[in-house]
Amino acid sequence: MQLPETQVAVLRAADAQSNRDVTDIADELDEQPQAVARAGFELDDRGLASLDERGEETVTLTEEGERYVEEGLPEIALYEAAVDAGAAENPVSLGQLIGEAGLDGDAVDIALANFARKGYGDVESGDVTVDPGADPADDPELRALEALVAGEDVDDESVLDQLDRRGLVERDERTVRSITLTGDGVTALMEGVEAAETVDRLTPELLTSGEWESVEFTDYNVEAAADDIEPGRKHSLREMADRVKDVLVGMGFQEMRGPTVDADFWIHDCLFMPQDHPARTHWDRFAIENPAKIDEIPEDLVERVKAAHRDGVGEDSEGYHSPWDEDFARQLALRGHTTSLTSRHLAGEALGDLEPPQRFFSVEKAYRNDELDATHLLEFFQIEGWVMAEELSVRDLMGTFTEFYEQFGITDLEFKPTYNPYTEPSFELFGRHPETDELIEIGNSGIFRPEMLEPLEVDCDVMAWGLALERLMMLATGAEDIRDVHGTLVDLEYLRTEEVIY
Ligand SMILES: N[C@@H](Cc1ccccc1)C(=O)O
Repeated sequence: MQLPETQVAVLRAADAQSNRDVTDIADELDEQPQAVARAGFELDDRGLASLDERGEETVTLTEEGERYVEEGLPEIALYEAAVDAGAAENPVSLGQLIGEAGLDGDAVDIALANFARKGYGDVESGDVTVDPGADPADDPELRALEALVAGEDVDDESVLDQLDRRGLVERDERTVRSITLTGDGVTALMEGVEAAETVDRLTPELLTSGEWESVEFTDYNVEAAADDIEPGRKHSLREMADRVKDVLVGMGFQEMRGPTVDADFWIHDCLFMPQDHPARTHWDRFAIENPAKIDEIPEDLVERVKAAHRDGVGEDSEGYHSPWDEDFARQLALRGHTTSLTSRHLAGEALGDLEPPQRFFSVEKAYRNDELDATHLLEFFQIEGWVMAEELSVRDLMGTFTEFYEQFGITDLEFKPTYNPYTEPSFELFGRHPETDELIEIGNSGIFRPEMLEPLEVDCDVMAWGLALERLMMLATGAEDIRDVHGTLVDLEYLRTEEVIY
């Protein structure tokens, strides 16, 4: 009889008298367990072997479980401290025992809950009495933990359940497959089996040579168990960024590029942000030490920006009337917003002078020394954008946002007037979170002031915005904590399975 090579090897390795685990056979043959299992299924189909599957439970200790094996269970520490303090005769104050038992933080609650559950004694209005008949030395939970560490089995289901509930063990089901030779298999081996040349995949070579017509293909078993494969994929946030770019390109925008580390001049001064603005202190920005300063900034632009900061522009405008320091403007930092790209483009520094109409965007990272919470990280993706035209109004701004957010199914935007040194009027943008129903801030926007545009020599209207990609993602997907999506606490399962919905 001719069989594919792996099946022959598995048939020879299998035994008629006893079940052999697939993993043992795989070790012996130096094969992948999946390949042996597949051969086993095929031999089973041919009636030459039988493949059996059984569920097997594995129990492993969690970190907390391991710690208790070393340090003892908190409730036993409490019991022992109580016995030492004479709580078998008279109640002893809980406060005193907690110190003596060396318990703190969560361990106190854990000790109390389990002390009471196990009947080690009573806790009433802050006083502890112990049951002298209790026997913590023989605690079944501790003994089970110790047995597991020693690699022994624990059969007591109720103890395992309890340990599981306490989060001290983790229980996993896995499928164990084993193979036994059948009578037909033994006969086949006695009559002789040899390896047939079979082909398990169609290759370009087989096709071009025409050999595919004569070779024998292995059967493909779609039911055979195989390992889960988790191929690399784009981060969900990156996918969202791509989607935003597509939408903006569809709306007629071009993409801006520019430096992540930039001079304060481009990040702040060109935006008519006073040099003593809070965002410019070391509390808020990530300064660069080496190099600490930018070399090149256009001197004539510096002069115009400086004049605007000091005295304003035109008749109705006031400057800050405070000193303006070029050295301060030259300092480098991680950009706190991507509006630095906008100022570089409007100034003609990026692409030369631009004539209206123009539409530009970027979806790039910005960095702020914020406090970390559900909606803030130290870095985030900003969806920067601006439109240059002869005449623009707030309606144009609102209409653009309505059109943009509609593409993500977000239709209930709210606008709130706000203040930016570089825009007037200015609006914060809010959207409603689909899960929590809370209004969350999703962006900031406005129409650039003459104090910003004149020094950059732009003499038409420009409306602009900075929107947070992460917030858009939260609204579009219902994610409630940005840290589940991005950063060191990220939920890998979410990233592996999250679908980006177009
Ligand atoms: N730079 C602003 C966003 C913005 C850009 C352009 C105009 C108005 C606002 C921010 O980071 O919040």
